[in-house]
Amino acid sequence: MGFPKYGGVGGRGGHVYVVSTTGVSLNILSARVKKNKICAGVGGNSSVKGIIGQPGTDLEIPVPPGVVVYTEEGIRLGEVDKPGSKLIVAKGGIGGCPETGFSGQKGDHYNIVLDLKLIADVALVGFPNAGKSTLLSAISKASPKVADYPFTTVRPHLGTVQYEDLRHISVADLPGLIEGAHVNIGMGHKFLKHVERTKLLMFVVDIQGFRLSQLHTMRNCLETIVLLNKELELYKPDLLDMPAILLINKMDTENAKDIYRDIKPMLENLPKFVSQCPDKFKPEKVMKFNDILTASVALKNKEELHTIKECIRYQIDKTVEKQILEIQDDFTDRKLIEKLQKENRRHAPTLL
Ligand SMILES: Nc1nc2c(ncn2[C@@H]2O[C@H](COP(=O)(O)OP(=O)(O)OP(=O)(O)O)[C@@H](O)[C@H]2O)c(=O)[nH]1
Repeated sequence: MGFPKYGGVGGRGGHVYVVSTTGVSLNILSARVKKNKICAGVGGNSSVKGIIGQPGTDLEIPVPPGVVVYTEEGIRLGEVDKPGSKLIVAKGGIGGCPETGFSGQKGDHYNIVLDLKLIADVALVGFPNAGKSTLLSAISKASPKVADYPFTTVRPHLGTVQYEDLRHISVADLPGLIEGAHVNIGMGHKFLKHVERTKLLMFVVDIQGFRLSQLHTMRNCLETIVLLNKELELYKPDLLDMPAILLINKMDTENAKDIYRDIKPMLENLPKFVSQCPDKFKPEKVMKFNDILTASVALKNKEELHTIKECIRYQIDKTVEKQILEIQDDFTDRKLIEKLQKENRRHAPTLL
């Protein structure tokens, strides 16, 4: 409340922030935030002793890095990525003042939805049972569940690959995608949001192909690659421009080497293979793989795992370097354009 006699102004209500905090998970948060309603502090009244009232205490909600905040109506309020970054989600009301008849105003109040997108360098994408979890546990200390049935992985798992020079690269094992994921078959597309923030996609496919059940059509290895391509495209066509590598797994299984020999020419010219596929399979755009590897990740062969790790590192380093160069280029371009404009040079391009 303001103090009318002296034209005093009450303190504003506290703001509510969402703060990206390492070591916090959404589970920890929901255990901590027992109440459905959380409020920042109330602003202090204006009084003879203090004409300007004290502002209410701000409230910070610690959330894991990578959270996107929406209102219940789906309006995006923003996101917090880097640890320590803060987003104001509800502003405290202004304190009582002459304009409000000296009564304090209510602050923002609404329900918020916290949507966590994992931030990993690499995302393992594949059909169920291809060996994604086995690969993650072989190259990192993560221990995702591995079993001989589809959809063992029901939520994403994160692991960190450590290199001898102490470089760390994070890898996310995502639940298996299947044909028709875009119409919510299987786990649907809901985990693909995690792919959006990664730097590298690693397709993991079984050399023997995949069949969900006796009721489903058997898809061979090449078909699974094309179908994965299609599912990504149906989710978000931009994903197909991401750097990607392909790992053909289970090379220890029967006839694997013969199958690989037969499909190799088509793997090296995927657009041609895609052009011969039935229309319902055909993606508009064919994924380009920067590298194609073969392995039997379950055998944990040191050399094979070393090659996989090195390939991941090379691709990530290349992507990071490219991003740095793009930022530098953009910076130099802007500096140059600004300089030319300052000098009133003719034909100086305009900044967008
Ligand atoms: N023979 C052979 N089997 C493998 C290999 N890699 C994985 N497997 C087996 O394949 C099965 C599925 O492996 P997972 O790692 O759980 O497969 P996933 O892709 O994570 O499966 P989802 O969790 O359903 O998405 C398990 O029984 C593994 O032991 C391999 O290189 N060779």
